[in-house]
Amino acid sequence: MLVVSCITSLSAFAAQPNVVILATGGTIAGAGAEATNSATYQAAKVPVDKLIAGVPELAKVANVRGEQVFQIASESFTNEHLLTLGKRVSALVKQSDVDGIVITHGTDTLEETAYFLNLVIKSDKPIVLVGSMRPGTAMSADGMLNLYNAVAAAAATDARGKGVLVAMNDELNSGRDVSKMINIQTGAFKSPWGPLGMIVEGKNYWFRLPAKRHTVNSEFDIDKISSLPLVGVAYGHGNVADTAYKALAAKGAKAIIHAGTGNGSVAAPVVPALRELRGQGVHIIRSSHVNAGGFVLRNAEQPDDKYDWLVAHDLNPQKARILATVALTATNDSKELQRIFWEY
Ligand SMILES: NC(=O)CC[C@H](N)C(=O)O
Repeated sequence: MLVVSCITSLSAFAAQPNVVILATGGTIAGAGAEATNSATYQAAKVPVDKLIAGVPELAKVANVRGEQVFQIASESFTNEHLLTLGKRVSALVKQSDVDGIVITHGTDTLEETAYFLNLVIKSDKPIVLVGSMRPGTAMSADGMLNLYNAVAAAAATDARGKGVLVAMNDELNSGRDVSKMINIQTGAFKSPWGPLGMIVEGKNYWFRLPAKRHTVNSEFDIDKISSLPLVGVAYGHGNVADTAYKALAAKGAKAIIHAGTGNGSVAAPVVPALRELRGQGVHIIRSSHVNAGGFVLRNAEQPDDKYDWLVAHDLNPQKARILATVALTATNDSKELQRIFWEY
């Protein structure tokens, strides 16, 4: 009887999908002093094996193993971190014994990493990013369920081919669209165009598909990228000066994302400096920092054709930085760059 049940559970183990959890830090690996510390705690403390051991239910949806890629707060992610993580994901998705990838990540720049991977990983296997808004030591910690949902989503064949996903607060959002909208509350991640689906009790429910190019249909490939250029972001506001734009260019920025007011509008005193920088070869990319998601069109507010500037369309400034960084590895031509901003 014992032998039979062992064989049954072994074959059940073998039949399950294989999911690798790449841990990078963040609040999902955070720890605070008291259960009441939902906002005051240290991120990036708990190692991946302990995270996995904390959710025994993961074993019911997948054969899970973990790798500690970094142990950092995500605001400290650099282009080098993106390259290292991207290359590891790319190597893993090529393995026949890997069915899906989960990446645990701090929430501050999770949307940037998700979009980066969405652009450069050539695979239709599910890649799901997950974080939490409260550390595991807090009351009503959200990390356990988020991690369970992320693993279940990554284990499911129906999650294939939908681009890189973000599993937070029972929603499955596109890594392209999703953004952290508030720095407390568990429902912090929203897409301006809505989630792709929901995950409830370990099952995915899909409602829509991404229209923009991603992963297998992307022209970018992490395996062919060895370094990423510097792209900076400068913030538009009342009483603004051109100081930040000039400083970024002086540091060697190949493009500057204008995190503009409204429709990516540019204050009159800043326009001459941006025209001058474009003359020196720096790309000027107008985006919007409006809260619910911008929508910047060419030649609205500013004559982009005349100045040879670009628009980021609906990408927020931090996502525009990611796309510009990746696109500049392939071209420096402004028409090509604008095409890329429409297509991705
Ligand atoms: N909720 C979080 O994950 C934020 C913690 C930290 N600032 C980070 O992004 O890693």
